[in-house]
Amino acid sequence: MDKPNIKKNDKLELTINDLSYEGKGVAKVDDFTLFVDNALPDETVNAVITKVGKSYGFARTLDIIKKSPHRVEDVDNVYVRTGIAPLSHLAYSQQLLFKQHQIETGYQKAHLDVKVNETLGMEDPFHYRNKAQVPVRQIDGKLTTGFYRRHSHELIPMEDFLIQDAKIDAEILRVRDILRKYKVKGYDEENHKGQIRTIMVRRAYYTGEIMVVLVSRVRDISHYKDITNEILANPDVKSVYLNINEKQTNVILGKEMLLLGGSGYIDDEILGHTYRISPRSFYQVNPTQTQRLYQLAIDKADLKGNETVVDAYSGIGTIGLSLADKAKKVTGIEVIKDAVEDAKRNADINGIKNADFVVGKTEYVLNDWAKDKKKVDVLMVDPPRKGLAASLIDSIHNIKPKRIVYISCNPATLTRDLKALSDIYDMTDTTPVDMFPMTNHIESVTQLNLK
Ligand SMILES: C[S@@+](CC[C@H](N)C(=O)[O-])C[C@H]1O[C@@H](n2cnc3c(N)ncnc32)[C@H](O)[C@@H]1O
Repeated sequence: MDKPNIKKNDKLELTINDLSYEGKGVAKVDDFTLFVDNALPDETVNAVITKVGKSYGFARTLDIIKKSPHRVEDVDNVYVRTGIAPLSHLAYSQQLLFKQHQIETGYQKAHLDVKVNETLGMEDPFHYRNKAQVPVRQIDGKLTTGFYRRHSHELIPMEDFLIQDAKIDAEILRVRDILRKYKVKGYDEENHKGQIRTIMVRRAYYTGEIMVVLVSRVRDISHYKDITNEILANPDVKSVYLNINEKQTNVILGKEMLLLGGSGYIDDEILGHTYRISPRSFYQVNPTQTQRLYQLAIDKADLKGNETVVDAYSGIGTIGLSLADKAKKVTGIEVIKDAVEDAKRNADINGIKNADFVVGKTEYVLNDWAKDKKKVDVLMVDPPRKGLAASLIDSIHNIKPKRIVYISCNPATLTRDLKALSDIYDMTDTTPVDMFPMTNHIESVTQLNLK
């Protein structure tokens, strides 16, 4: 493909014919692809080129000549610009179609004949997140909370985060004001100075319990006892932590987590079971959709009560414990030791006796099981974005569970893995579940049956 004669800062009229997996408009100049911020399919826009690479480039919309009927007009541009809600300018019904089509297109390209059902969306697709990690900076002499402009570390001050639980947004402002009162400084990233880098708040949807984690560059925060007491003055706040992250890094949490006050955890409920959540636990961020996701996964497991089930990538045990009453035995496999301890405690709290949890990488543990000729009837997998390791695919070929339920957060690796399993499994269908409205993230559930 020849690169057309365009360069940075050129202004062009572009016709948008698709939406990329990142939610950017796709336009062609001759055969050269441009990804255009804030542009939707069927729109014509005036845009400025922001970057030209070897095989594709980027542009930013300056004004819209022809608007899509699916454009949401009253969305505050700041959510698109900060990347908090990069699809918020697209009507929600179209977001759901976009997610379904993204998976369908991937399957078609891979010649995978699997039906993709309609995306299960939310009735109210805003203010759903039960966890916030809000960057903190010192701006005009004041500790300020907000979010980064997309692809940068420039903080845009913000009070309503659109997709976070409104009570979390309110708690962030309350904590911000307490820190201001005691003259605590926001982080200065450029000079690696200042104090608070991030405020993390988790709120349990069913119990309303709140956890606050102050991530600090330094250990010494003067008046930390008064600050803790004032944060705990909200009776919903059950735990306050200080996390120390001294490094110049984009990683949010540092190694050290000091409990400043409260119990150290919060409790929440999913499908009638109670879960104890620690500051580092992986816990699904959309509580109402999590129940739909898990219920669908359990339905797809189609358990009769006598099966041996493996819950691979089990986190704090939520999937395995949700289906334990329908199986003979459940074993969770999870690489993070603390999460496995949480999962074991969660089994105890809920009086579940037929579930155990092991620390390890799924690919290693199941490789050992394959060698030992251990039987698995149903395998639930819920891997991170990189999907299943090649060696796990080999072990699955040896163990041959009669059914697999694949929960995926990345259509690309899902497609790759289904393809690699399609020699011995039939795939009935994939159902996207919208866990992340207003964003381009795509979660789905697929059932695989041994041929
Ligand atoms: C998408 S989360 C799912 C957690 C859980 N199923 C849930 O719904 O909350 C993926 C989990 O896999 C864990 N993990 C990542 N790589 C792993 C591996 N190779 N083997 C086992 N667990 C892994 C992560 O620590 C994380 O808890």
